[in-house]
Amino acid sequence: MTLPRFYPIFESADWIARMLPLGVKLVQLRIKDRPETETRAEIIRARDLCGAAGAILVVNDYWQIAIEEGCDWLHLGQEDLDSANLAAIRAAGLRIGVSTHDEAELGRALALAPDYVALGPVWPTILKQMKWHQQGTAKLTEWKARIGDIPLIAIGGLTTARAPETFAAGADVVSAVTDITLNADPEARVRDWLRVTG
Ligand SMILES: Cc1ncc(COP(=O)(O)OP(=O)(O)O)c(N)n1
Ligand SMILES: Cc1nc(C(=O)O)sc1CCOP(=O)(O)O
Ligand SMILES: [Mg+2]
Repeated sequence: MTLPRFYPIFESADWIARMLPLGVKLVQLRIKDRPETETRAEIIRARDLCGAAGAILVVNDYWQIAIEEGCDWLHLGQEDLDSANLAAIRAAGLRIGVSTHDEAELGRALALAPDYVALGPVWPTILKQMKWHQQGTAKLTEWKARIGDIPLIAIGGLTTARAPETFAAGADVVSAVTDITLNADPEARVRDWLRVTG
């Protein structure tokens, strides 16, 4: 499967509504620490916005809501996998992307036949505390050799300037959060991303 090469991540449907008109075709809704009713409403709105724009919406974490609301894609981290019902997710026809950070996690992910594999943090990230500081681009090359045709997502500390070397190392898709959301002009930054990944 070929995925769009640019994969921004946002915390609300409002952000997604702002960015879809610019041409974003693959986007993750990553909601943390909000009540379930609000989270569900955000997922429904993001699903409908992406459907109308012909974009892929990836729902982070909330696999039950994603099933119930007829979403198409999920992103699950290793801790999410501990509690997710993979059989129910697959029976609902959802595609899954899985986070990986080391060999053991990659092995666990591959056993699930994921629709993409994410490796991070390629560079240091300020979004969240992680036990991995910086994986480096050589690990992307190693991961790509291991996963073959499965799309490889690079995440963590990505900037537009780092995109070319990230692709050169083997990533199929580049994902970014704060490079966009903390930018003084997020729309201009997304246009830059679409240019460097187009
Ligand atoms: C594309 C992508 N890669 C990695 C993650 C991280 O997932 P996870 O480890 O479950 O952490 P949270 O994002 O849930 O805090 C991701 N969301 N997307
Ligand atoms: C959500 C997330 N997951 C990561 C992983 O390595 O699994 S790194 C990360 C944060 C990415 O944000 P930014 O682009 O601002 O660095
Ligand atoms: Mg998660």
